[in-house]
Amino acid sequence: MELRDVHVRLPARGGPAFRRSVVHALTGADLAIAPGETVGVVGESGCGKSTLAKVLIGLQKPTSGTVLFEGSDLGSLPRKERAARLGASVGMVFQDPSTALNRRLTVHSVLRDPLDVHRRGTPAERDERVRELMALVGLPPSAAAALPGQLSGGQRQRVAIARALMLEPSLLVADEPTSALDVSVRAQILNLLLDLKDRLGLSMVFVSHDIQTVRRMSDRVVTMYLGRIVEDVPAAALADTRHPYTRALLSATPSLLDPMEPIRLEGPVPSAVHPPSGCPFRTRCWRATDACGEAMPPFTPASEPGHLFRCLHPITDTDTGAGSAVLQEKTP
Ligand SMILES: Nc1ncnc2c1ncn2[C@@H]1O[C@H](COP(=O)(O)OP(=O)(O)OP(=O)(O)O)[C@@H](O)[C@H]1O
Repeated sequence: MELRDVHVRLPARGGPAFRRSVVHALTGADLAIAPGETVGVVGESGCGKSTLAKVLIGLQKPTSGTVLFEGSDLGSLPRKERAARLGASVGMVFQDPSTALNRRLTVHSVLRDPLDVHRRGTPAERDERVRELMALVGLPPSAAAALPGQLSGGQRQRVAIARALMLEPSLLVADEPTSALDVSVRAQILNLLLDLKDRLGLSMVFVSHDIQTVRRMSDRVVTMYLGRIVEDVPAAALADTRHPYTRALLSATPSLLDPMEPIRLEGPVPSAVHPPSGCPFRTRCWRATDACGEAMPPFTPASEPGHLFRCLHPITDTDTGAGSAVLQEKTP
């Protein structure tokens, strides 16, 4: 899957003051997901993570830009064909399994539904596939007759994952798949996703606001800020982030891998209706200069292969060990 310069602009929600205003939900997104790769997407609430996920599964049509999937330009396909193509090849796991699953259908019916809709196999083969997928995600056969409301949150998310895999997709998009779950079952669901990805050779896009979870789950981490991708870094090189925003996110959830002083970002996230000129992060960035307001910097390669960032004043090697050095540079 590849996005090239994808923009999504939506009519703003809100009172009369927002009439005819436009939200810049996604601005110039460039992203390629290779077969078998997991790309993690991280950023604060409202930065466009879900919009990006919806573009990937075809739920959100880009305002402009190109979406390529397995070599074809999806924009050039008629709507029905596009939906059929993505519906079978891209699976989606949503944040809250309680609302994502039809409460009136048994687990067996929920799981068989995609096979019925896409007319896959004979009725007996469909039932067999349901049993197979339930076993794969660790659900007991007895759960087949249950309604989603009779299951625990973790079991419901297992059902949602099984449903997303029913049509053997090559790409799984998981949007905050554990944030509605109890802390005790989060690790089980994350481990299940990692296991399934390996066993089935899936590509995965894993969306979360928690950078440490994203780091654990992903081969690459993409940081978003106010509708823009600002950094794309191999997970193993995350400690060497060059973008101040990724650095601030990392410092907010310290880990033993890279202990650092917390960086407190000042001021609110600007409105996506009126994003700042140039780099959108400049209004909260302690390294920003007037030049940052002129234009969004292009992607710049860092020393690690595959590491790209968009910043005029990137974190340098001498900054990376100590967050306090970064803080001391803060200017009003
Ligand atoms: N249907 C919509 N109509 C208008 N604006 C929208 C709509 N959906 C999202 N937005 C706006 O688009 C921007 C990006 O939203 P999006 O949901 O993609 O962000 P997010 O990073 O996934 O946030 P969260 O983590 O809170 O879900 C936000 O400013 C949001 O308010």
